[in-house]
Amino acid sequence: MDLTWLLLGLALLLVLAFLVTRYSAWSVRHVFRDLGIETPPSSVFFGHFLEGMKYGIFDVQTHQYKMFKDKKVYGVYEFKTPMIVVRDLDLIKDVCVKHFNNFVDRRVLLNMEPPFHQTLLAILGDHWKKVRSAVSPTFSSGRLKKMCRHIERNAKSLQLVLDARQESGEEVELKEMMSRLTMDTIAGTGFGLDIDSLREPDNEFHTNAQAFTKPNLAVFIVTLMFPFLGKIMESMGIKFLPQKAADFFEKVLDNALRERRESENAGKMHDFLDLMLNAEEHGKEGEACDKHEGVGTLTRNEILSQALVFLLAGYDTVSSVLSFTMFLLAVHPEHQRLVQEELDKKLPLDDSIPDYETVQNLPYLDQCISESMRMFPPGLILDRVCNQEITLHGVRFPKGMPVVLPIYAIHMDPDLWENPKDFKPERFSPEAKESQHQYAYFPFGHGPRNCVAMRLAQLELKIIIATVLRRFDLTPCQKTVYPVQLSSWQLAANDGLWVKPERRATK
Ligand code: HEM
Repeated sequence: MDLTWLLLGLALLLVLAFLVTRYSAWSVRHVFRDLGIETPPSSVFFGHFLEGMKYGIFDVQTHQYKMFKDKKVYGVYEFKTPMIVVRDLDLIKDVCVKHFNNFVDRRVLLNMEPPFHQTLLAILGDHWKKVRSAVSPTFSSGRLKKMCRHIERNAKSLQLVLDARQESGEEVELKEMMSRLTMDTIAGTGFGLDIDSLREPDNEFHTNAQAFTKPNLAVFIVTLMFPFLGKIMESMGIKFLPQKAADFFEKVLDNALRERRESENAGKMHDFLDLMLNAEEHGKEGEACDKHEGVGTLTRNEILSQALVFLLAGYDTVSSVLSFTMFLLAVHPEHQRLVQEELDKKLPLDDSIPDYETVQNLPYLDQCISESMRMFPPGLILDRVCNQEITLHGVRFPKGMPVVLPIYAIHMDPDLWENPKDFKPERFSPEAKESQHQYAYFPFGHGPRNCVAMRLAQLELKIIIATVLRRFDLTPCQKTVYPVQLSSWQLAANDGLWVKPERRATK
Protein backbone atom coordinates (compact mmCIF):
# COMPACT_ATOMS: atom_id res chain seq x y z
CA MET A 1 0.00 0.00 0.00
CA ASP A 2 2.78 2.41 1.01
CA LEU A 3 4.63 1.62 -2.19
CA THR A 4 1.52 2.34 -4.30
CA TRP A 5 1.16 5.76 -2.70
CA LEU A 6 4.84 6.44 -3.23
CA LEU A 7 4.61 5.52 -6.92
CA LEU A 8 1.45 7.57 -7.32
CA GLY A 9 3.13 10.54 -5.65
CA LEU A 10 6.15 10.19 -7.91
CA ALA A 11 3.97 9.95 -11.02
CA LEU A 12 2.07 13.06 -9.93
CA LEU A 13 5.32 14.92 -9.36
CA LEU A 14 6.56 13.97 -12.84
CA VAL A 15 3.30 15.07 -14.49
CA LEU A 16 3.46 18.34 -12.54
CA ALA A 17 7.10 18.91 -13.55
CA PHE A 18 6.16 18.21 -17.18
CA LEU A 19 3.22 20.66 -17.10
CA VAL A 20 5.25 23.40 -15.41
CA THR A 21 8.09 22.98 -17.91
CA ARG A 22 5.66 22.96 -20.83
CA TYR A 23 3.91 26.05 -19.54
CA SER A 24 7.16 27.91 -18.98
CA ALA A 25 8.26 26.92 -22.52
CA TRP A 26 4.98 28.37 -23.87
CA SER A 27 5.44 31.52 -21.87
CA VAL A 28 8.62 32.48 -23.77
CA ARG A 29 7.36 31.71 -27.30
CA HIS A 30 6.46 35.35 -27.83
CA VAL A 31 10.01 36.64 -27.25
CA PHE A 32 11.21 36.66 -30.85
CA ARG A 33 7.85 37.85 -32.16
CA ASP A 34 8.05 40.86 -29.84
CA LEU A 35 11.60 41.57 -30.95
CA GLY A 36 10.68 41.22 -34.64
CA ILE A 37 13.23 38.40 -35.04
CA GLU A 38 12.52 35.38 -37.24
CA THR A 39 13.17 31.86 -36.02
CA PRO A 40 13.13 28.42 -37.71
CA PRO A 41 10.13 26.23 -36.82
CA SER A 42 10.72 24.38 -33.56
CA SER A 43 9.08 22.18 -30.94
CA VAL A 44 7.62 24.01 -27.92
CA PHE A 45 9.24 21.68 -25.44
CA PHE A 46 12.60 20.89 -27.09
CA GLY A 47 13.09 24.13 -29.02
CA HIS A 48 15.66 23.45 -31.76
CA PHE A 49 17.45 20.83 -29.73
CA LEU A 50 15.92 17.84 -31.57
CA GLU A 51 17.24 19.07 -34.92
CA GLY A 52 20.72 19.13 -33.42
CA MET A 53 20.21 15.53 -32.27
CA LYS A 54 18.94 14.48 -35.70
CA TYR A 55 21.34 16.25 -38.08
CA GLY A 56 24.35 17.03 -35.87
CA ILE A 57 25.63 20.39 -34.70
CA PHE A 58 27.54 21.26 -37.88
CA ASP A 59 24.68 20.73 -40.32
CA VAL A 60 22.09 22.40 -38.11
CA GLN A 61 24.24 25.48 -37.64
CA THR A 62 24.93 25.91 -41.37
CA HIS A 63 21.33 25.06 -42.32
CA GLN A 64 19.74 27.62 -39.97
CA TYR A 65 22.33 30.23 -40.97
CA LYS A 66 21.46 29.73 -44.65
CA MET A 67 17.72 30.03 -43.95
CA PHE A 68 18.14 33.67 -42.90
CA LYS A 69 20.57 34.74 -45.61
CA ASP A 70 19.28 38.31 -45.84
CA LYS A 71 18.83 38.86 -42.09
CA LYS A 72 21.22 40.36 -39.57
CA VAL A 73 20.11 37.96 -36.84
CA TYR A 74 17.76 35.05 -36.24
CA GLY A 75 16.46 33.38 -33.10
CA VAL A 76 16.82 29.83 -31.77
CA TYR A 77 15.42 28.09 -28.71
CA GLU A 78 17.61 25.81 -26.69
CA PHE A 79 14.75 23.96 -25.03
CA LYS A 80 12.93 26.98 -23.63
CA THR A 81 15.86 29.42 -23.64
CA PRO A 82 15.66 31.95 -26.48
CA MET A 83 19.00 33.00 -27.95
CA ILE A 84 19.79 35.57 -30.65
CA VAL A 85 22.18 34.28 -33.33
CA VAL A 86 24.14 37.09 -35.01
CA ARG A 87 25.08 36.50 -38.65
CA ASP A 88 25.88 40.09 -39.72
CA LEU A 89 29.63 40.71 -39.51
CA ASP A 90 29.38 44.39 -38.52
CA LEU A 91 27.01 43.43 -35.74
CA ILE A 92 29.51 40.79 -34.58
CA LYS A 93 32.12 43.53 -34.37
CA ASP A 94 29.74 45.64 -32.27
CA VAL A 95 28.98 42.78 -29.88
CA CYS A 96 32.58 41.64 -29.44
CA VAL A 97 34.45 44.93 -29.60
CA LYS A 98 32.61 48.23 -29.95
CA HIS A 99 29.95 47.53 -27.33
CA PHE A 100 31.91 44.92 -25.42
CA ASN A 101 30.80 46.38 -22.08
CA ASN A 102 27.23 45.31 -22.85
CA PHE A 103 28.38 41.76 -23.67
CA VAL A 104 31.22 40.97 -21.26
CA ASP A 105 29.99 37.61 -19.98
CA ARG A 106 29.54 34.16 -21.40
CA ARG A 107 26.63 31.88 -20.55
CA VAL A 108 27.49 29.59 -17.68
CA LEU A 109 25.36 26.48 -17.97
CA LEU A 110 27.23 24.01 -15.85
CA ASN A 111 30.14 25.22 -13.83
CA MET A 112 32.91 23.14 -12.32
CA GLU A 113 32.92 22.29 -8.66
CA PRO A 114 35.13 24.25 -6.24
CA PRO A 115 38.06 24.74 -6.24
CA PHE A 116 37.82 24.91 -10.05
CA HIS A 117 34.70 27.08 -10.34
CA GLN A 118 36.44 30.37 -11.15
CA THR A 119 38.00 29.70 -14.55
CA LEU A 120 38.33 32.58 -16.99
CA LEU A 121 35.79 30.81 -19.18
CA ALA A 122 33.08 31.02 -16.54
CA ILE A 123 33.60 34.08 -14.34
CA LEU A 124 31.68 37.29 -14.86
CA GLY A 125 32.02 41.07 -15.06
CA ASP A 126 34.65 42.76 -12.91
CA HIS A 127 35.78 39.44 -11.49
CA TRP A 128 36.67 38.32 -15.03
CA LYS A 129 38.49 41.63 -15.72
CA LYS A 130 40.66 41.22 -12.62
CA VAL A 131 41.62 37.60 -13.30
CA ARG A 132 42.18 38.22 -17.01
CA SER A 133 44.67 41.01 -16.28
CA ALA A 134 46.53 38.74 -13.86
CA VAL A 135 46.72 35.87 -16.38
CA SER A 136 47.42 37.82 -19.61
CA PRO A 137 51.14 38.51 -18.91
CA THR A 138 51.75 34.72 -19.03
CA PHE A 139 51.65 35.06 -22.81
CA SER A 140 54.05 37.99 -23.30
CA SER A 141 56.89 37.47 -25.81
CA GLY A 142 59.48 37.16 -23.04
CA ARG A 143 57.55 34.44 -21.23
CA LEU A 144 56.66 32.62 -24.44
CA LYS A 145 60.36 32.42 -25.32
CA LYS A 146 61.02 30.77 -21.96
CA MET A 147 58.14 28.32 -22.42
CA CYS A 148 59.53 27.33 -25.78
CA ARG A 149 62.02 24.87 -24.33
CA HIS A 150 59.13 22.66 -23.21
CA ILE A 151 57.59 22.72 -26.68
CA GLU A 152 60.98 21.94 -28.22
CA ARG A 153 61.58 19.05 -25.79
CA ASN A 154 58.25 17.50 -26.74
CA ALA A 155 58.83 18.14 -30.44
CA LYS A 156 62.07 16.13 -30.10
CA SER A 157 60.16 13.34 -28.41
CA LEU A 158 57.60 13.35 -31.24
CA GLN A 159 60.40 13.12 -33.78
CA LEU A 160 61.71 9.96 -32.08
CA VAL A 161 58.25 8.39 -31.94
CA LEU A 162 57.68 9.14 -35.64
CA ASP A 163 61.12 7.75 -36.51
CA ALA A 164 60.15 4.49 -34.85
CA ARG A 165 56.75 4.40 -36.60
CA GLN A 166 58.23 5.02 -39.99
CA GLU A 167 60.88 2.32 -39.49
CA SER A 168 58.20 -0.21 -38.60
CA GLY A 169 56.01 1.01 -41.47
CA GLU A 170 53.12 1.78 -39.12
CA GLU A 171 50.40 4.29 -39.86
CA VAL A 172 49.62 7.05 -37.39
CA GLU A 173 46.26 8.32 -36.12
CA LEU A 174 47.10 11.98 -35.77
CA LYS A 175 44.48 13.04 -33.20
CA GLU A 176 45.51 10.41 -30.66
CA MET A 177 49.19 11.19 -31.09
CA MET A 178 48.73 14.98 -31.01
CA SER A 179 46.54 14.78 -27.90
CA ARG A 180 49.36 13.08 -26.03
CA LEU A 181 51.94 15.52 -27.34
CA THR A 182 49.76 18.51 -26.41
CA MET A 183 49.19 17.25 -22.90
CA ASP A 184 52.95 16.84 -22.39
CA THR A 185 53.49 20.36 -23.68
CA ILE A 186 50.84 21.90 -21.41
CA ALA A 187 52.26 20.13 -18.37
CA GLY A 188 55.64 21.68 -19.22
CA THR A 189 54.63 25.17 -20.38
CA GLY A 190 52.05 25.61 -17.64
CA PHE A 191 53.48 23.82 -14.65
CA GLY A 192 57.12 23.08 -15.37
CA LEU A 193 56.29 19.33 -15.18
CA ASP A 194 58.09 16.87 -17.46
CA ILE A 195 55.69 14.12 -18.47
CA ASP A 196 55.97 11.83 -21.48
CA SER A 197 52.56 10.45 -22.34
CA LEU A 198 53.70 10.12 -25.96
CA ARG A 199 55.86 7.21 -24.95
CA GLU A 200 53.93 6.05 -21.88
CA PRO A 201 50.50 4.89 -23.08
CA ASP A 202 49.00 4.71 -19.57
CA ASN A 203 50.34 7.99 -18.28
CA GLU A 204 48.11 9.13 -15.40
CA PHE A 205 48.17 12.78 -16.41
CA HIS A 206 46.94 11.91 -19.89
CA THR A 207 44.30 9.43 -18.74
CA ASN A 208 42.78 11.95 -16.34
CA ALA A 209 42.82 14.73 -18.92
CA GLN A 210 41.05 12.38 -21.34
CA ALA A 211 38.35 11.80 -18.73
CA PHE A 212 37.65 15.55 -18.75
CA THR A 213 37.06 15.53 -22.50
CA LYS A 214 34.31 12.91 -22.06
CA PRO A 215 31.86 14.58 -19.69
CA ASN A 216 28.52 13.11 -18.67
CA LEU A 217 26.32 14.33 -21.53
CA ALA A 218 23.14 13.01 -19.90
CA VAL A 219 23.66 15.43 -17.00
CA PHE A 220 24.18 18.24 -19.51
CA ILE A 221 20.99 17.48 -21.43
CA VAL A 222 18.86 17.03 -18.30
CA THR A 223 20.19 20.37 -16.99
CA LEU A 224 19.24 22.08 -20.25
CA MET A 225 15.73 20.64 -20.02
CA PHE A 226 15.14 21.07 -16.29
CA PRO A 227 17.68 23.46 -14.76
CA PHE A 228 16.45 22.63 -11.23
CA LEU A 229 17.21 18.91 -11.76
CA GLY A 230 20.83 19.84 -12.60
CA LYS A 231 21.27 21.20 -9.09
CA ILE A 232 19.57 18.17 -7.50
CA MET A 233 21.77 15.76 -9.46
CA GLU A 234 24.86 17.71 -8.45
CA SER A 235 23.93 17.47 -4.77
CA MET A 236 23.42 13.70 -5.25
CA GLY A 237 26.96 13.39 -6.59
CA ILE A 238 25.90 12.87 -10.26
CA LYS A 239 28.26 15.28 -11.96
CA PHE A 240 28.91 16.65 -15.41
CA LEU A 241 32.68 16.37 -15.02
CA PRO A 242 34.40 13.34 -13.52
CA GLN A 243 35.16 13.97 -9.84
CA LYS A 244 38.07 11.49 -9.79
CA ALA A 245 39.90 13.41 -12.49
CA ALA A 246 39.16 16.73 -10.73
CA ASP A 247 40.62 15.34 -7.49
CA PHE A 248 43.69 14.09 -9.36
CA PHE A 249 44.37 17.51 -10.87
CA GLU A 250 43.77 19.33 -7.60
CA LYS A 251 46.49 17.19 -6.03
CA VAL A 252 48.88 17.60 -8.96
CA LEU A 253 48.40 21.37 -9.07
CA ASP A 254 48.73 21.83 -5.33
CA ASN A 255 51.96 19.80 -5.41
CA ALA A 256 53.36 21.76 -8.35
CA LEU A 257 52.59 25.05 -6.61
CA ARG A 258 54.07 23.87 -3.31
CA GLU A 259 57.23 22.52 -4.92
CA ARG A 260 57.73 25.74 -6.83
CA ARG A 261 57.16 27.84 -3.72
CA GLU A 262 59.85 25.87 -1.91
CA SER A 263 62.21 25.66 -4.88
CA GLU A 264 65.23 27.92 -5.29
CA ASN A 265 63.93 28.57 -8.82
CA ALA A 266 60.74 30.22 -7.53
CA GLY A 267 60.25 33.47 -9.39
CA LYS A 268 63.05 32.68 -11.85
CA MET A 269 61.21 30.43 -14.30
CA HIS A 270 58.90 33.22 -15.50
CA ASP A 271 56.22 30.71 -16.39
CA PHE A 272 52.54 30.45 -15.53
CA LEU A 273 53.28 29.00 -12.06
CA ASP A 274 55.64 31.84 -11.15
CA LEU A 275 53.10 34.37 -12.27
CA MET A 276 50.35 32.73 -10.25
CA LEU A 277 52.51 32.46 -7.14
CA ASN A 278 53.44 36.08 -7.46
CA ALA A 279 49.77 37.04 -7.70
CA GLU A 280 48.96 34.76 -4.75
CA GLU A 281 51.16 36.67 -2.31
CA HIS A 282 48.53 39.28 -1.62
CA GLY A 283 45.30 37.37 -2.16
CA LYS A 284 43.52 35.59 0.68
CA GLU A 285 41.00 32.82 0.07
CA GLY A 286 37.46 33.78 0.87
CA GLU A 287 37.83 37.52 0.33
CA ALA A 288 35.31 39.10 -1.95
CA CYS A 289 36.95 40.11 -5.21
CA ASP A 290 36.37 43.81 -4.65
CA LYS A 291 38.27 43.61 -1.37
CA HIS A 292 41.48 42.51 -3.05
CA GLU A 293 44.24 45.02 -3.02
CA GLY A 294 44.04 45.52 -6.75
CA VAL A 295 44.53 43.89 -10.10
CA GLY A 296 47.01 41.04 -10.06
CA THR A 297 46.03 39.46 -6.74
CA LEU A 298 44.47 36.00 -6.80
CA THR A 299 43.07 33.54 -4.26
CA ARG A 300 44.03 29.84 -4.14
CA ASN A 301 40.79 28.85 -5.87
CA GLU A 302 41.29 31.44 -8.58
CA ILE A 303 44.80 30.13 -9.17
CA LEU A 304 43.75 26.47 -9.25
CA SER A 305 40.87 27.32 -11.60
CA GLN A 306 43.15 29.09 -14.08
CA ALA A 307 45.67 26.27 -13.87
CA LEU A 308 42.98 23.75 -14.77
CA VAL A 309 41.56 25.84 -17.61
CA PHE A 310 45.09 26.17 -18.94
CA LEU A 311 45.10 22.37 -19.13
CA LEU A 312 41.61 21.92 -20.53
CA ALA A 313 41.25 24.86 -22.92
CA GLY A 314 44.64 24.18 -24.43
CA TYR A 315 44.30 20.44 -24.84
CA ASP A 316 41.62 19.55 -27.33
CA THR A 317 41.95 22.83 -29.21
CA VAL A 318 45.65 22.65 -30.02
CA SER A 319 45.62 18.90 -30.65
CA SER A 320 42.66 19.27 -33.06
CA VAL A 321 44.33 22.02 -35.08
CA LEU A 322 47.64 20.12 -35.18
CA SER A 323 46.01 16.94 -36.39
CA PHE A 324 43.61 18.52 -38.90
CA THR A 325 46.36 20.71 -40.39
CA MET A 326 48.80 17.83 -40.84
CA PHE A 327 46.03 15.62 -42.20
CA LEU A 328 44.96 18.26 -44.75
CA LEU A 329 48.58 18.63 -45.85
CA ALA A 330 48.90 14.85 -46.22
CA VAL A 331 45.89 14.71 -48.55
CA HIS A 332 47.06 17.83 -50.42
CA PRO A 333 50.70 17.03 -51.19
CA GLU A 334 51.07 20.09 -53.43
CA HIS A 335 50.58 22.36 -50.38
CA GLN A 336 52.72 20.13 -48.19
CA ARG A 337 55.56 20.54 -50.69
CA LEU A 338 55.26 24.34 -50.54
CA VAL A 339 55.46 24.26 -46.73
CA GLN A 340 58.53 22.02 -46.93
CA GLU A 341 60.21 24.30 -49.47
CA GLU A 342 59.65 27.23 -47.11
CA LEU A 343 61.09 25.23 -44.19
CA ASP A 344 64.14 24.16 -46.23
CA LYS A 345 64.77 27.78 -47.16
CA LYS A 346 64.24 29.36 -43.75
CA LEU A 347 65.51 26.82 -41.20
CA PRO A 348 69.14 25.74 -40.60
CA LEU A 349 70.26 22.62 -42.50
CA ASP A 350 70.59 20.35 -39.50
CA ASP A 351 68.40 18.19 -37.30
CA SER A 352 67.74 20.89 -34.69
CA ILE A 353 64.19 21.59 -33.54
CA PRO A 354 62.79 24.93 -34.80
CA ASP A 355 62.69 27.51 -31.98
CA TYR A 356 60.78 30.70 -31.12
CA GLU A 357 62.84 32.88 -33.48
CA THR A 358 62.92 30.54 -36.47
CA VAL A 359 59.18 29.97 -36.64
CA GLN A 360 58.35 33.67 -36.60
CA ASN A 361 58.76 34.01 -40.33
CA LEU A 362 57.00 31.07 -42.00
CA PRO A 363 54.14 32.77 -43.88
CA TYR A 364 53.05 29.80 -45.98
CA LEU A 365 52.84 27.51 -42.95
CA ASP A 366 50.81 30.25 -41.27
CA GLN A 367 48.40 30.30 -44.21
CA CYS A 368 47.91 26.53 -44.05
CA ILE A 369 47.19 26.63 -40.31
CA SER A 370 44.72 29.49 -40.80
CA GLU A 371 42.93 27.63 -43.57
CA SER A 372 42.75 24.50 -41.46
CA MET A 373 41.20 26.50 -38.57
CA ARG A 374 38.71 28.04 -40.99
CA MET A 375 37.50 24.59 -42.05
CA PHE A 376 37.76 22.95 -38.64
CA PRO A 377 37.55 25.61 -35.90
CA PRO A 378 37.82 24.04 -32.42
CA GLY A 379 35.33 26.59 -31.03
CA LEU A 380 32.24 26.04 -33.20
CA ILE A 381 30.27 28.88 -31.64
CA LEU A 382 30.99 31.78 -29.32
CA ASP A 383 28.48 33.09 -26.91
CA ARG A 384 27.92 36.20 -24.86
CA VAL A 385 25.12 37.42 -22.60
CA CYS A 386 23.70 40.93 -22.95
CA ASN A 387 24.05 42.53 -19.51
CA GLN A 388 22.32 45.82 -20.36
CA GLU A 389 19.64 46.37 -22.99
CA ILE A 390 20.96 47.90 -26.20
CA THR A 391 19.76 48.37 -29.79
CA LEU A 392 22.41 47.87 -32.49
CA HIS A 393 21.81 48.20 -36.25
CA GLY A 394 18.07 48.14 -35.50
CA VAL A 395 18.25 44.88 -33.47
CA ARG A 396 17.12 45.09 -29.84
CA PHE A 397 19.11 42.94 -27.41
CA PRO A 398 17.16 42.70 -24.12
CA LYS A 399 19.04 42.42 -20.83
CA GLY A 400 19.88 38.80 -20.00
CA MET A 401 19.53 37.58 -23.61
CA PRO A 402 22.17 34.99 -24.65
CA VAL A 403 23.84 35.93 -27.95
CA VAL A 404 25.41 33.31 -30.21
CA LEU A 405 28.08 33.90 -32.87
CA PRO A 406 28.10 30.93 -35.29
CA ILE A 407 31.82 30.60 -36.13
CA TYR A 408 31.50 27.38 -38.13
CA ALA A 409 28.63 28.62 -40.35
CA ILE A 410 30.44 31.91 -41.05
CA HIS A 411 33.68 30.08 -41.90
CA MET A 412 31.67 27.90 -44.30
CA ASP A 413 29.57 30.68 -45.87
CA PRO A 414 29.99 30.46 -49.69
CA ASP A 415 29.26 34.20 -49.97
CA LEU A 416 32.35 34.89 -47.86
CA TRP A 417 34.54 31.96 -48.92
CA GLU A 418 34.36 30.58 -52.47
CA ASN A 419 33.96 26.76 -52.44
CA PRO A 420 34.28 26.71 -48.65
CA LYS A 421 34.79 22.94 -48.44
CA ASP A 422 38.02 23.15 -50.45
CA PHE A 423 41.38 23.47 -48.69
CA LYS A 424 42.95 26.61 -50.19
CA PRO A 425 45.68 28.21 -48.07
CA GLU A 426 45.92 30.96 -50.69
CA ARG A 427 42.80 32.52 -49.14
CA PHE A 428 45.10 33.80 -46.39
CA SER A 429 47.82 35.33 -48.57
CA PRO A 430 48.43 39.02 -47.69
CA GLU A 431 46.67 40.13 -50.91
CA ALA A 432 43.64 37.88 -50.39
CA LYS A 433 43.34 38.98 -46.76
CA GLU A 434 43.01 42.59 -47.82
CA SER A 435 39.72 41.87 -49.56
CA GLN A 436 38.29 39.78 -46.68
CA HIS A 437 35.97 41.18 -44.04
CA GLN A 438 38.00 41.32 -40.82
CA TYR A 439 35.18 39.64 -38.91
CA ALA A 440 34.61 36.76 -41.35
CA TYR A 441 37.31 34.66 -39.66
CA PHE A 442 37.64 34.21 -35.91
CA PRO A 443 38.93 30.85 -34.70
CA PHE A 444 40.28 32.52 -31.53
CA GLY A 445 37.23 34.73 -30.98
CA HIS A 446 37.18 38.51 -31.09
CA GLY A 447 37.75 41.45 -28.80
CA PRO A 448 38.85 41.70 -25.14
CA ARG A 449 37.39 38.27 -24.33
CA ASN A 450 39.17 36.43 -27.14
CA CYS A 451 41.48 33.46 -26.52
CA VAL A 452 43.96 34.64 -23.90
CA ALA A 453 46.55 32.08 -25.06
CA MET A 454 46.35 32.65 -28.82
CA ARG A 455 50.06 33.43 -29.16
CA LEU A 456 51.11 30.34 -27.22
CA ALA A 457 48.79 28.20 -29.33
CA GLN A 458 50.20 29.61 -32.58
CA LEU A 459 53.75 29.04 -31.38
CA GLU A 460 53.04 25.42 -30.47
CA LEU A 461 51.31 24.78 -33.80
CA LYS A 462 54.19 26.17 -35.84
CA ILE A 463 57.02 24.49 -33.91
CA ILE A 464 55.37 21.06 -34.00
CA ILE A 465 54.26 21.12 -37.63
CA ALA A 466 57.62 22.51 -38.77
CA THR A 467 59.42 19.76 -36.80
CA VAL A 468 57.36 17.03 -38.44
CA LEU A 469 57.35 18.29 -42.02
CA ARG A 470 61.05 19.08 -42.07
CA ARG A 471 61.84 15.44 -41.51
CA PHE A 472 58.85 13.53 -42.90
CA ASP A 473 56.49 13.45 -45.82
CA LEU A 474 53.01 12.70 -44.54
CA THR A 475 51.14 10.55 -47.02
CA PRO A 476 47.64 9.07 -47.17
CA CYS A 477 47.41 5.38 -46.25
CA GLN A 478 44.80 2.63 -46.51
CA LYS A 479 42.94 3.90 -43.44
CA THR A 480 42.78 7.50 -44.68
CA VAL A 481 39.20 8.74 -45.18
CA TYR A 482 38.85 12.05 -47.02
CA PRO A 483 36.68 14.18 -47.16
CA VAL A 484 36.52 14.01 -43.39
CA GLN A 485 33.20 12.81 -41.91
CA LEU A 486 32.70 14.81 -38.72
CA SER A 487 31.02 13.35 -35.67
CA SER A 488 27.56 14.83 -35.00
CA TRP A 489 28.46 16.27 -31.62
CA GLN A 490 32.04 17.40 -31.64
CA LEU A 491 34.95 18.36 -33.83
CA ALA A 492 36.25 14.84 -34.36
CA ALA A 493 36.69 12.73 -37.49
CA ASN A 494 34.48 9.63 -37.34
CA ASP A 495 37.13 7.52 -39.09
CA GLY A 496 40.14 9.10 -37.40
CA LEU A 497 42.87 11.10 -39.14
CA TRP A 498 45.21 8.42 -40.45
CA VAL A 499 48.46 9.12 -42.32
CA LYS A 500 51.78 7.42 -42.94
CA PRO A 501 55.06 9.19 -42.10
CA GLU A 502 57.88 8.63 -44.60
CA ARG A 503 61.37 9.99 -44.07
CA ARG A 504 61.98 12.76 -46.61
CA ALA A 505 64.31 11.80 -49.43
CA THR A 506 66.10 15.15 -49.44
CA LYS A 507 67.20 15.09 -45.77
C1 HEM B 1 44.43 26.46 -31.57
C2 HEM B 1 44.19 26.54 -30.28
C3 HEM B 1 43.09 27.33 -29.64
C4 HEM B 1 41.93 27.81 -30.17
C5 HEM B 1 41.43 27.69 -31.61
C6 HEM B 1 41.24 28.51 -29.11
C7 HEM B 1 40.01 29.15 -29.26
C8 HEM B 1 39.39 29.87 -28.26
C9 HEM B 1 38.13 30.56 -28.42
C10 HEM B 1 37.29 30.58 -29.70
C11 HEM B 1 37.84 31.16 -27.26
C12 HEM B 1 36.60 32.01 -26.95
C13 HEM B 1 36.92 33.42 -27.39
C14 HEM B 1 35.76 34.39 -27.33
O1 HEM B 1 34.78 34.13 -26.61
O2 HEM B 1 35.82 35.44 -28.03
C15 HEM B 1 38.92 30.86 -26.33
C16 HEM B 1 38.98 31.31 -25.03
C17 HEM B 1 39.94 30.91 -24.14
N1 HEM B 1 41.05 30.11 -24.40
FE1 HEM B 1 41.58 29.37 -26.19
N2 HEM B 1 41.98 28.43 -27.96
C18 HEM B 1 43.13 27.73 -28.24
C19 HEM B 1 44.15 27.43 -27.37
C20 HEM B 1 44.18 27.77 -26.03
C21 HEM B 1 45.24 27.44 -25.11
C22 HEM B 1 46.54 26.72 -25.49
C23 HEM B 1 44.87 27.92 -23.89
C24 HEM B 1 45.59 27.87 -22.57
C25 HEM B 1 46.83 27.57 -22.43
C26 HEM B 1 43.58 28.57 -24.06
C27 HEM B 1 42.91 29.22 -23.05
C28 HEM B 1 41.74 29.94 -23.23
C29 HEM B 1 41.07 30.65 -22.15
C30 HEM B 1 41.51 30.71 -20.70
C31 HEM B 1 39.95 31.27 -22.73
C32 HEM B 1 38.92 32.15 -22.00
C33 HEM B 1 39.37 33.60 -22.16
C34 HEM B 1 38.50 34.59 -21.40
O3 HEM B 1 37.30 34.36 -21.23
O4 HEM B 1 39.05 35.63 -20.99
N3 HEM B 1 43.20 28.46 -25.37
N4 HEM B 1 39.85 30.06 -26.97
